[in-house]
Amino acid sequence: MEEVKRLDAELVRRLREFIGVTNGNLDTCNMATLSFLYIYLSLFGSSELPSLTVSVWSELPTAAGLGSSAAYSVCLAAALLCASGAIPAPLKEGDHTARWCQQDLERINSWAFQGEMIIHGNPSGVDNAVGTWGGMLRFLAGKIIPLSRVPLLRILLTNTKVPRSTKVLVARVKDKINKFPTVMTPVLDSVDALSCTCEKVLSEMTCEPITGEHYNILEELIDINQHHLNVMGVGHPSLDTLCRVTLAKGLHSKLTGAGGGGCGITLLRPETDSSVVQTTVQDLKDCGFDCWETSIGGLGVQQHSPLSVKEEVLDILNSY
Ligand SMILES: Nc1ncnc2c1ncn2[C@@H]1O[C@H](COP(=O)(O)OP(=O)(O)O)[C@@H](O)[C@H]1O
Ligand SMILES: C[C@@](O)(CCOP(=O)(O)O)CC(=O)O
Repeated sequence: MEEVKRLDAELVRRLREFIGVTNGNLDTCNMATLSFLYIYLSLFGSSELPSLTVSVWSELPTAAGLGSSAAYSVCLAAALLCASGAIPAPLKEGDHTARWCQQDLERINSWAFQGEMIIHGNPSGVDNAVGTWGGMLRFLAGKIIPLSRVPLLRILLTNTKVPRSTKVLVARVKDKINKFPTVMTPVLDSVDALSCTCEKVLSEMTCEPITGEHYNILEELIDINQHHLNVMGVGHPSLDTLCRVTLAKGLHSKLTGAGGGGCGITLLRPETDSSVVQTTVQDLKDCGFDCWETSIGGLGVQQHSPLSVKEEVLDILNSY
């Protein structure tokens, strides 16, 4: 099957008409339906269309910078590619979970990118790549290289609950680059240099004993990057509050996703005492934010047997 990079504009136009999208591209709920129909018709359209029940349920808050649209698109692409027979179902009898081979993951990623294009407008493809492969990735101009070994990084994940639109924020950054190319290009170059430095530190942390200095560097890079993002116009007072409240406890934070509100992450050091974590979480909750302790670098898309899915989730999925 040909790997697709562009949307079929005519199919999108006809599907928009079919589901009655009237308010442009910003109706992201309808965009999820549109992206389902687009992938379904593209994969099954050449033969008789099968009747399918697709139930979607997610723990991720939507439109908060956690890539919920990519998670949705990746799962949709994997499920529909499997149902169409384009890729095999990897789960063997007795397995609880199973992953696809590299070639199948590339196909899943490519179709998920189509879904992302419908929901986001002009995505880079980084979110769907992370959703497909998991872990940590080097992503440069669409070229994806998963990092082979990565340290476990504990973080606080904070949702400021300030709503924002990825599509609008990405367009705003593009406008700024077009308006001030000589001002913004060095900022983007600096972000690139920062990413390379970060990758080097992460790799050192896997092949030599982790020291406080590794964490000091990561914290400095987090602060620099948060300033870059403010310069690009995707900051928000709620994110400034997050940075200030955590810095008062000696912890460093930056926004995640498209910014403009939504979520931010705070790096926890191995020696960060649990009492400090608890009081920081409480301070952030007192600001009206949601806050969880988690780690970076989960697995990518998997096929699950019903036995590996929590009962309450199965009940929800079976209730549709
Ligand atoms: N569980 C889900 N079911 C249906 N659509 C979803 C689901 N999760 C995400 N989406 C789609 O993704 C959109 C949110 O994407 P976006 O605004 O880019 O935010 P983010 O990707 O940062 O969470 C939703 O409006 C919807 O179109
Ligand atoms: C900001 C960006 O990197 C990801 C957006 O992620 P989210 O939808 O805010 O989770 C945009 C992109 O890569 O296309």
